[in-house]
Amino acid sequence: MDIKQIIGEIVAGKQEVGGIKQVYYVACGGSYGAFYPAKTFLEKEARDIKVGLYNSNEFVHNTPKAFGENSVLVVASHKGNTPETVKAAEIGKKAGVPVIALTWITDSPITEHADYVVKYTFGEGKDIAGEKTIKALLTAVEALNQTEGYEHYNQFLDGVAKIDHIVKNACKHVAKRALSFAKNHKDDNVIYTMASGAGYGAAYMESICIFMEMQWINSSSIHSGEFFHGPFEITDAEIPFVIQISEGSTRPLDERALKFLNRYAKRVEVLDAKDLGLSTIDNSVVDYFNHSLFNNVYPVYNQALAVEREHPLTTRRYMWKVEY
Ligand SMILES: N[C@@H]1[C@@H](O)[C@H](O)[C@@H](COP(=O)(O)O)O[C@@H]1O
Repeated sequence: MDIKQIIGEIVAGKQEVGGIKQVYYVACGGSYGAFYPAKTFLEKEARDIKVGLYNSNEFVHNTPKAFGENSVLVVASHKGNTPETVKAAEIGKKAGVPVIALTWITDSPITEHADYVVKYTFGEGKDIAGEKTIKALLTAVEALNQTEGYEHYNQFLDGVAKIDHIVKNACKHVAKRALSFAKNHKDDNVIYTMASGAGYGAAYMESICIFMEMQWINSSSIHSGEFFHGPFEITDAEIPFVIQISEGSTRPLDERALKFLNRYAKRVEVLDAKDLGLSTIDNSVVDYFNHSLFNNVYPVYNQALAVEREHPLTTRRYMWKVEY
């Protein structure tokens, strides 16, 4: 069953109780970040459907009161065995809420508590349009289109058709820059990321999953709008930033932050969605594709950084090794 059909079945099943009123996205780490575009999509485009994005353990211990007969739960776990995400799915299943599980391993523990299991593309040469982020976005787009209606549905599907080509070109485009970034940052013990809008999740993932988890470099993902309300005080010629300049409605926030950095900082890596070719996607939907672009351009940098630092991206000291 594809996502359109899954949502169709859920919508039909809820007809007598008043339809879908809330969609909850629940996951951890990289899987949590991948839900960011779906969350921002429903927040902005839906009039009646409410959306929640939760870390799994927060959802388990702080389950929203509205979670019930009008809800849909979408969980994601790459390996399908993160205990708190499995628990969240179990809570959904027990409550009779339809559970959609996005996972790479389709016979993993999480699938025992899922009504629908969706596999996504992953790894070298993957189709970007089939990734977890786009699958999650499609659950949001279909939920909206099949209830309230979504006027830019066709433009959105056109964006999905274009994203793979855009991302693959962008990765080639940054290859050289990524090598010099790696050389210039190999001894840094802090690198900040900055972003806004639907693409913010990519900056969050780069900070927590790559710089902190996989490279043991201090980091924080700063929201471009929040930059001026605290974080900008740490700006100087030495502190490195990677800033995403998004395409779409929150671009002015990123440009404002970049203008400041250009004046007071010296070590700024600019990833501009316009330069990277995202503008061929229609303006009405382009916001929601920033994440797929940035999140897939970062790995070019990450591979180069790992080589230069002689710190493989697979190295961990605690994750999956000790009890936590
Ligand atoms: N960096 C990893 C992520 O890549 C992973 O997504 C997450 C949860 O794992 P899973 O998606 O398997 O539940 O753990 C860490 O944060």
